[in-house]
Amino acid sequence: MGLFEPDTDIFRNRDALREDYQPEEIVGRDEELQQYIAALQPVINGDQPSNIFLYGKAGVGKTACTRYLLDQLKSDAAEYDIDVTTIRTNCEDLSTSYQVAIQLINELRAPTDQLKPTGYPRRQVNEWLWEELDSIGGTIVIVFDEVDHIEDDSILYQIPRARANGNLSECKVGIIGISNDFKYRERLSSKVQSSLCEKELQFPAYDANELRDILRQRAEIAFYDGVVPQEVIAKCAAFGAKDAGDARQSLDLLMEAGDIAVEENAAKLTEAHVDAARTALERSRIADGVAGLTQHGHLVLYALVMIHEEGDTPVRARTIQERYEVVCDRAATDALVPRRMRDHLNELAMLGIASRVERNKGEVGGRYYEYALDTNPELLLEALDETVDIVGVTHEVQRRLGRSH
Ligand SMILES: Nc1ncnc2c1ncn2[C@@H]1O[C@H](COP(=O)(O)OP(=O)(O)OP(=O)(O)O)[C@@H](O)[C@H]1O
Repeated sequence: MGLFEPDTDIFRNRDALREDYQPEEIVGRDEELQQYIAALQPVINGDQPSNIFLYGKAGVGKTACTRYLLDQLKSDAAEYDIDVTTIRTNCEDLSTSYQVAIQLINELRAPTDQLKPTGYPRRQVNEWLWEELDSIGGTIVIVFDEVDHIEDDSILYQIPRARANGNLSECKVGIIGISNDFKYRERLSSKVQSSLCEKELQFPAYDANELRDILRQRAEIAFYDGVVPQEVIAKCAAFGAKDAGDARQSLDLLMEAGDIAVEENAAKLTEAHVDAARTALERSRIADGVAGLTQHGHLVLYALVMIHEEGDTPVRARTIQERYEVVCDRAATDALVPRRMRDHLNELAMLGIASRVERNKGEVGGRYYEYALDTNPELLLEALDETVDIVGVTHEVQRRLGRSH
């Protein structure tokens, strides 16, 4: 027997749980899909597409619904002899309109005719973009995923207005901007706001029922019949709804639970597998988060963990600063000034390791923030083990470490 052999009693098609899998049917988004279809309606009427701004938190189906609807739109349009082309661009690595234009041109051009990332006059790049779009003709829908990464956003009004300005004659272009940054809309210049946000769609977080439908649908493809009991689906959905209403997280949890069942040679998934999967995913999320912090990030976090173990959170930044200075002393390093220390606290809050709550000190007292841990302290101490070794432990931390061994 070889070293590797298939062990497929659990998974029929594990890839169906992966991020890049496009479901054939979208479940639990009926209302949002109706609004989206209405916003795309001009295309099928042969008119200039509306520009659409779609926002919602991570994993709420923005990309999946967009791909699904644009595929449907293309096949339905073909029946009415309407020529629709869709272009999808992820703006994660693009911060200027210039870079966006170059990327679009390169997506439309042959591999042998690509532009370099820099070195052309801006006007020329725009000219080339109009030429490429006109040479496609018909109706073109351009999707800008993670559109909030574009800082100089002039392209977001130049494209929608290109036809009116006489730059395009052979095609009608509409854009769809997708973002999970709720504040992005407010940052847009009024020019961009009025063109990009012609139609606005908001996707809310999924509740447990919707996640259950999504997971059930995907489990039928990913697992063999009878391998995933209802209570396992319900548990993954309940965790997902409690965390962030993020379908991706729930699908990851189900996949990890399946992997654990495979490792254990189990005949089917159990709720215990889901619990173990949750801990494993949280452990790796925390390890990744902590590994990405600087030394001072570790020291600030350790100070907060200590205060948490003493039962004194939520806590103000100035109290954390005092503890952090002690911790720095033990680590033989100079403490940062309070303002810099607070940057680290805010980073922890952004990563979801800590939470930050705004408080009001009466009518005249002004506002301040309180911080608390938002993550399993045992897993944090595990990820911080080097810092713990250098700084040493308090009674309370010792008690926690004793309990986890
Ligand atoms: N309503 C749904 N029906 C079926 N699968 C879904 C649905 N919503 C999300 N999914 C699945 O969940 C995962 C995450 O969804 P998607 O990538 O669309 O989220 P998103 O809102 O675009 O997130 P991000 O902002 O992080 O890109 C994908 O695997 C997707 O197929």
